[in-house]
Amino acid sequence: MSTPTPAPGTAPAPHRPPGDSLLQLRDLHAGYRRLEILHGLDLHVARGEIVSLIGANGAGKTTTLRAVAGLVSVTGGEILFDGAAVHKMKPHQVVRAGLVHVAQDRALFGDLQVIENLEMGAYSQPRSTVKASLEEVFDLFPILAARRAQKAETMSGGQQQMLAIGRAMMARPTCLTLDEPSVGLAPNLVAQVLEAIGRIRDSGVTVLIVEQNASQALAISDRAYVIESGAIVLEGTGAELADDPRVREAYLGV
Ligand SMILES: Nc1ncnc2c1ncn2[C@@H]1O[C@H](COP(=O)(O)OP(=O)(O)OP(=O)(O)O)[C@@H](O)[C@H]1O
Repeated sequence: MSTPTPAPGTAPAPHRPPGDSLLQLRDLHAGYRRLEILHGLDLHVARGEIVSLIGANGAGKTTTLRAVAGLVSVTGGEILFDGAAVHKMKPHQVVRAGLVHVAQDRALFGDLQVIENLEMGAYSQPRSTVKASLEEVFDLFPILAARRAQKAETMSGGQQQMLAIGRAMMARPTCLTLDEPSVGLAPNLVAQVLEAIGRIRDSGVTVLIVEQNASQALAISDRAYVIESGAIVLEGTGAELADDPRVREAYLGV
């Protein structure tokens, strides 16, 4: 792996030491049955950071997030979350540990109302927290309050993405992982969703995000990684990677 050299005259933003890490993937090997997709992947996310993972189609971004969520079998290495061995947990145990995943397909209950979808997100939480969590989610996405009685399947793509993120927030995560939250959204909605992710981080939730929209993801990220063929090949701050010629050519279309 290499780290980009800062442009002359610019001081690199300080990298946080791995000791600060909330989430650590160490020498991770994972995949589907006998097909290994991740070949010794290393990354870490410090408490309070937004970290992006960018890479070409098929590089292993979704597989990485699915491994963190306990949805893909890990055949080597480890995933540590706040010191706990996530790679040994079942998906519901990962959620209870505070690590909540928003899948690319959003996996909403289409024929249930917005409010019912949100309440289902709180299944791991005591009833007493639900009202306060709902208020926080409605504060983050006011449209969900206005549409609370609407069926999820009748919402626009952007509203459904907000609902998927809102439902994940109902589980009161310490760390949120998001798989391509901007996919299929109009540019103004992409900006709204990414801005909300910034506010989620500001509220104290750590974020690991996979994004096809690399330039906007890098703009809100504290740090980022580039994945190629199941391994990390580049890391840096969001600004460093946005300036790196290899990233600009391969992922930013510059
Ligand atoms: N359920 C599965 N069974 C077998 N192979 C899979 C499965 N899901 C993904 N793969 C393969 O794993 C590799 C990595 O896929 P992954 O979805 O992690 O990539 P990605 O970087 O997220 O790409 P994309 O942006 O296209 O989703 C690809 O070669 C893909 O075909």
